[in-house]
Amino acid sequence: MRTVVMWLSMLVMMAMPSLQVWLIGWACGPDGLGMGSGLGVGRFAVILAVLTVGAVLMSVSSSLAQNMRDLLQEPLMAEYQSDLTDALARLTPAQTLDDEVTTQVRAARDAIPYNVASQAADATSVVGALASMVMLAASLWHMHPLAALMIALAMVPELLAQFGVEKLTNELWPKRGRESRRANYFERLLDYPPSSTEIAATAGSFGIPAQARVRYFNMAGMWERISWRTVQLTGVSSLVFAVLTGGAFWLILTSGHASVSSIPAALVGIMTGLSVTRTTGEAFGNLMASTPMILAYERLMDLLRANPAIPETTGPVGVHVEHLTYAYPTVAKHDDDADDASAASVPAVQTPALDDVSLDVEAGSIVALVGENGSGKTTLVKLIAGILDAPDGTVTLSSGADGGNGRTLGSWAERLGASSMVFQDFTHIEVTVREFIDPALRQSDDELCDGLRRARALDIVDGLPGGLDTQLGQEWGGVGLSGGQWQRLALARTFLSGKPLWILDEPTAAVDATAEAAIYHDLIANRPAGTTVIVISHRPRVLTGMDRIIVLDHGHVNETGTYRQLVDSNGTFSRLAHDSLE
Ligand SMILES: Nc1ncnc2c1ncn2[C@@H]1O[C@H](COP(=O)(O)OP(=O)(O)OP(=O)(O)O)[C@@H](O)[C@H]1O
Repeated sequence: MRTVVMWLSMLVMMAMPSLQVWLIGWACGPDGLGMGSGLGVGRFAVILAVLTVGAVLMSVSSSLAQNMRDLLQEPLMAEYQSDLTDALARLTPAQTLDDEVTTQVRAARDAIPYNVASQAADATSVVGALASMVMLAASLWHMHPLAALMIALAMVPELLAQFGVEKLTNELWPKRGRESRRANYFERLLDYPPSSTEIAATAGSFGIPAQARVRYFNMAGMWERISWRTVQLTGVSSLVFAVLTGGAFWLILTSGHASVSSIPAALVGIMTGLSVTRTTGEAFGNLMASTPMILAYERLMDLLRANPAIPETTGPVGVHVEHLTYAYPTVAKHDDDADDASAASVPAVQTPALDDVSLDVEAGSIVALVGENGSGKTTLVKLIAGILDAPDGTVTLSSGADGGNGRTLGSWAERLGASSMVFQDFTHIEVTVREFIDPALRQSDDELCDGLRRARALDIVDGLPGGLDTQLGQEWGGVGLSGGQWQRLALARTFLSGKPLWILDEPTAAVDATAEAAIYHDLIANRPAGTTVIVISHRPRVLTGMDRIIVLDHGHVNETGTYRQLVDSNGTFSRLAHDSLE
């Protein structure tokens, strides 16, 4: 229905200029109005009626077309945004860390409201305006073919001008997007707790106002450039437009072929026709300049659709790491960040976070990774879990009913499918408890309670107003949790994952000592049979029951052994254990 109304409105707008030429020409008759006669007054009334009805129809159909366009565009935009969100939920970990993909994702997001969803409506406006001008030119043809041609061409400068403006707008859009995101980041820091509280409680403001000011004025500068370009181009296009239409009038007036009646007809038709086409300049510019963005959107969607499904692995898995070396990629520097001191200070070459690391973790065992800050522990477990991929060296998991000597799982997707990780700086994703601990929503309430009990989080959830269905996070009207309570929920998520390899990066850093001891006791003595656990910890006292401890130092394996062996060897671990007791 909306589409039909839009098309009908467009049709009225499209046909109106030539219709007016014809109707007024007909009403005037071949000899003009002949105002002295009764017939002349009648004709004058018809002309007035044509003009009035024409003006009303034009204004109604133009606003109807715009409204219908909006009504069609909004659901279309919602559809595109939903599709994109759905596709983004399937990003691979590597893609989330890839600067190029991130840029593509942002471009696709920006493209939706401004380009993708309005493409059909813009195309319709442009085709309608072109048809309108062709029909107008046809209706003026018998008066003066060259004049008709000039009228048809009069819209071209306006279209080119708008194309020029949109081209610049689209060039500046990604840069503006970056500035806007940076400004939004600062705004969020100041608008929402806990960052706003932390900033309010700190003596300084972290230089945020000055940084935000730079972003706001950079954005204003970009708009200034666009506005200037608009003024210049529309100035030139208006001049050419005036010359073409003025010339056309002159030709019609002086040709001697036009009858007295056809001159007002031409005048009215031309004015109406040009008011139709002038509004389509923006649509044309948008259409032309948005095409690359739409292609970029489609390319991103194709890329995401081609992502492999993550295979599920059950049964025990062992871990084999051989000669693994890993250096984080250098951060791409954007041209427009040249004034940004932080971007300029990124080193050109990164020192490897891991250097020729080899180790084995037996299926079903529990192993701890220990080492100073920056020694490479998190990098190593991310490589094992398939979150990072290593170009140098190999990381494989071996799975099989015999406890780890069957199938080899070498690809990142296979490793990801076999493991569940508690991140050191996990995100407080503000959804319901159920969604947070069971993202795939596959488990029964009893199973969820079992996982919560293991993570010493059942009491917390029992005390919440809506139990498992309580909304987390005060920003959305939910409950606020302490850091340790959040961490226990994150731990429960891994316990409920059903994966054979649990990777826990400082999983109890915020948990109180009693709950920590209970969690480690459960991990060592009561974890599901065959589950392999790799845990990172800075607290040697919780590691006494580990099957093995691996000590990393500056990206190298420094020591391995049981707690007792390492303490007795008087090496790095012995020193760490000693320092932690003091
Ligand atoms: N995202 C990153 N981009 C670039 N370099 C990184 C990144 N993450 C870590 N690094 C670098 O890699 C090295 C190892 O970091 P990693 O996080 O693996 O150490 P860690 O042993 O887990 O430290 P911590 O005990 O502080 O958690 C560090 O020197 C760090 O600077």
